[in-house]
Amino acid sequence: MGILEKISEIEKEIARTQKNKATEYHLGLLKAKLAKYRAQLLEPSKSASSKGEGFDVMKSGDARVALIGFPSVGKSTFLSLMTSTASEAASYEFTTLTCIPGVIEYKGANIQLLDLPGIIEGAAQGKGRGRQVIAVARTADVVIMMLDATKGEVQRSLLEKELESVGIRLNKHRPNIYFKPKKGGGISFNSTVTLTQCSEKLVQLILHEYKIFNAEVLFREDCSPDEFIDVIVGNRVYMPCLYVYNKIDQISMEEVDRLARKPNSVVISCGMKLNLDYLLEMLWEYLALTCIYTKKRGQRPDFTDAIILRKGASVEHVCHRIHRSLASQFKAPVPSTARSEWA
Ligand SMILES: Nc1nc2c(ncn2[C@@H]2O[C@H](COP(=O)(O)OP(=O)(O)OP(=O)(O)O)[C@@H](O)[C@H]2O)c(=O)[nH]1
Ligand SMILES: [K+]
Ligand SMILES: [Mg+2]
Repeated sequence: MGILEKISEIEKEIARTQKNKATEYHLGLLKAKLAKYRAQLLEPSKSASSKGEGFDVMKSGDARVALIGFPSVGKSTFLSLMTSTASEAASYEFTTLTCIPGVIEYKGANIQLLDLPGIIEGAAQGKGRGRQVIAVARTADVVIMMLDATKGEVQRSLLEKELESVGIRLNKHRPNIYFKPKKGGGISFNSTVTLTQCSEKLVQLILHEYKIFNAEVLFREDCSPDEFIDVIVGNRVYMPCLYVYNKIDQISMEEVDRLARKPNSVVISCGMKLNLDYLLEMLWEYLALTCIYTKKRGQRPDFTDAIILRKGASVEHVCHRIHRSLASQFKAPVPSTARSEWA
């Protein structure tokens, strides 16, 4: 049996297994197996065919935003509207075949916006240019999932599944679980909160599936088996995602209202230039950039020219942005780890 078949077998079994107390170990184990096969599926192709021409765009500016969506939802139209770069837009699918970068200038920051080919179901397994597109998405600070407002929900759940299957976690934080493999001593399991989804036995079963027999595990949060598996597997990316419903000129006011109220969602029309300012405001919030204004002694700060820092930046980062040798000239060492307020 190939890996794809194994994956589909397990998915089917998970789907037909009722979720209850009696099946929780069985389900936990199935999920661990599934995560393992998916990881295998992604490994070999990394070196082989994942690099398409035009996909290795240099990171530039203060942050990177990737446009992910089905074909013809309006990604290229959006890039051409928001940046000075023109990306061909047309009514036929797969107009865009490579990664096209543009720059949004907003509040003194340069935000790199990447237009990408449309992706479809099966993208993670290499359909179309799905793999390359997803590889680029992993490098972004924020993903804009662009959806056609007339067919939004189906597209949204399919794409979420694709991204989920390659370890991208949207609008979720890293599970608060301390996990450390050891050389010996068996598995030590503890939790600081009441656990309703995982137990010591289930954690052990999952760890054994990964051939881990010695480790320290501390749950600081009531996590699910899936979240625990994410921690063991380790290479997950946790990313803010804005769901952008485009083409609202095609749907009723009631429908616009319903979509606009969904969490992490913005409704727009590129065609009629509706709500684009609000989208930018939301994007800025999701990027969570910090602006620092500097001033010369005795003068007013220059509010037109900020030092833009990303989440997790330290005082050392600020010094480097002012001058490369500044940090080394301080008498006391400059903190190189982030202050908690920024992290
Ligand atoms: N009615 C309407 N049409 C739009 C809107 N935005 C884009 N379109 C149209 O949708 C079609 C597809 O737009 P593109 O920008 O090429 O879409 P894309 O997502 O880049 O498509 P691919 O590159 O093929 O994946 C074009 O005919 C656009 O004119 C909108 O807000 N309303
Ligand atoms: K198109
Ligand atoms: Mg396009």
